[in-house]
Amino acid sequence: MEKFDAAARAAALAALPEWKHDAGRDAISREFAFADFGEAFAFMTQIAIVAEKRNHHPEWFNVYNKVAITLTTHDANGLTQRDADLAAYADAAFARFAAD
Ligand SMILES: C[C@H](O)[C@H](O)[C@H]1CNC2=NC(N)=NC(=O)C2=N1
Repeated sequence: MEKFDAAARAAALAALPEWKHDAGRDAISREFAFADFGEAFAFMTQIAIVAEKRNHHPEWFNVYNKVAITLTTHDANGLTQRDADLAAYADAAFARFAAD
């Protein structure tokens, strides 16, 4: 999979306003906060299942109710559609917790 060119990256980032772009790594990151550890871990479980299914895995950190996710495509050395898709999935999963 090829990494985004500048135009494709700009379009992808525009659709992911909550995510910060690290130009150095060509990666995107977002922090999520939940009601408690149980919800944070449930969220991570949902992401883990999809990540394994898609063979595209996050770099993440969790402490108590916080989850920090960084996405980039190691094989492409930068951002690809896989990262944008997994970020969108994470945003939708997070929104389901907030709706509860
Ligand atoms: C061997 C395995 O298919 C590859 O290492 C996959 C696994 N998960 C991955 N995850 C991410 N984020 N980037 C990759 O390039 C990648 N490659």
